[in-house]
Amino acid sequence: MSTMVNFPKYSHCTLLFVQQADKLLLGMKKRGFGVNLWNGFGGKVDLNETVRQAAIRETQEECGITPIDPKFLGLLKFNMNLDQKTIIVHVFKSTEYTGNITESEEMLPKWFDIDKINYDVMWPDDRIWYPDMLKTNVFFFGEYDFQEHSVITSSNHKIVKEEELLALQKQLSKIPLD
Ligand SMILES: Nc1nc2c([nH]c(=O)n2[C@H]2C[C@H](O)[C@@H](COP(=O)(O)OP(=O)(O)OP(=O)(O)O)O2)c(=O)[nH]1
Repeated sequence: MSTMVNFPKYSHCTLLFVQQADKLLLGMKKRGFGVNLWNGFGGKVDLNETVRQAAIRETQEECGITPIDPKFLGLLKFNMNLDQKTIIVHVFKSTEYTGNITESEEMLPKWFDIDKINYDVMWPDDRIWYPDMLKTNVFFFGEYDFQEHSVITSSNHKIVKEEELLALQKQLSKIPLD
C-alpha cells in the first residue's frame, strides 16, 4: 500500500531532454523554482495547449531550439509538503532539434557528457530516474514525497510499459498529451 501523501492541488508541468550520442543538453535554472539546479527544459502547461505542445514551447522559450518529434517517456509525481501541492511532470526526450542553442533569462544551456552528469547540483530525485531516462525505449513512472525542496522522505520508481504510461497519463492529468 502506498504511504504517499497526495495533495488536492495539482499542477501540470513538462520536462524535455535533448540527447545526442553520449551527450545530454541541460540548462541551469537562473531564477524561480529550482534556481541554480541543472535540469531539462520545461514548465507549466498553459490553458488550451496539449502537454506535448507545452514541452516544445517551453524548450523554445528556455534555450532557443525546437525539439523534433519529442518522445513521451515518463511521468513524475511530486508531493510537495512545503507547498501543499502535487506536481505532475511529463518527461520527453528528443534526439534532433532545429535552431541554435541560446541562453535565455531563465536558463543557461550546456552539453554534458552523460557519464559526467553531476547529480549533486540537481533535484535529489534525478539520480533515481535519469539512468532510465537516458536509455532508449524505456518508460517509467516515479512518485516522490518531498519534505522540503531538497529532502525526499519516500520514493517509488518503476519501469512501465508504454501503454501503462499512457494510461497513467490519462489518469493523473486531465490535459491531453496530444
Ligand atoms: N528534474 C526535476 N525537475 C523538476 C522537479 N520538480 C519540478 O517541478 N521540476 C521541473 C518541472 C518543470 O520543468 C520545472 C518547474 O517549472 P517552472 O516553475 O519553472 O514553470 P514555468 O517555466 O512555467 O515557470 P514560471 O513561468 O511560472 O516562472 O521544474 C524535480 O524534482 N526534478
